[in-house]
Amino acid sequence: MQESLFDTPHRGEQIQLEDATLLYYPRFYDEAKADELFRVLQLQIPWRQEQTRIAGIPRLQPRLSAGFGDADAEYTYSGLHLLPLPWHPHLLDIKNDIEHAIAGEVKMRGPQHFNSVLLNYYRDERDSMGWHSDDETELGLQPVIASLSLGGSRTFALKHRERKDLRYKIPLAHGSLLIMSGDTQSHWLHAIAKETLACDARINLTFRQIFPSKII
Ligand SMILES: O=C(O)CCC(=O)C(=O)O
Ligand SMILES: [Fe+2]
Repeated sequence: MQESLFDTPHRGEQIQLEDATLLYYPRFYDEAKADELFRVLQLQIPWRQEQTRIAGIPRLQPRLSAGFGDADAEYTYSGLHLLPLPWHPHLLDIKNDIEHAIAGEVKMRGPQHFNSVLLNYYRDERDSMGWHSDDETELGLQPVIASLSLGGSRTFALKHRERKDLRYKIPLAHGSLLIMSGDTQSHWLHAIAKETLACDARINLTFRQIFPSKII
């Protein structure tokens, strides 16, 4: 019998949370593959520390980042307008692996693929990402966001927008994949908090599908 071409260990488990649809693959990539991807991305991505404004005051983001994607997949977040860099071959490989794994498991609107990826590099425990949801209009309603984690484990915190008693934490492991879909973004915020204990560097990739806004 012919073996599947796609034989990496891809099994997702549902995380049961009210008003959210979360699928977690603890070992989307095995350790050797995840190590290799971490090394390549750490060296080859043109990491930048972007500046944003918080209450009008310019501030450097507490992490490094980079955005890649199809030429028309422009993205605005935290007041930054990001022009995507053309796809890096490793990023295309990861994107294909994820699309293949989630086909049939997660319903995407329109074409069943991602056209953009945002990379974040958390250098150590002092780097972080504040509370937000990925609900920009160009992501459409009920966006599917695929988040791959490489390197040191960090805690992904979730809190419900209205129900203050609902909070959840997921330690995102090296090589893991978290898929957020359905109403997750409209009902929940998420964050990566600073840690007090030392943390190894971590790279996170969030694949998204952007619907370019029409220019009139
Ligand atoms: O680093 C993470 O796990 C979260 C990244 C994230 O929330 C984002 O890029 O929007
Ligand atoms: Fe996010």
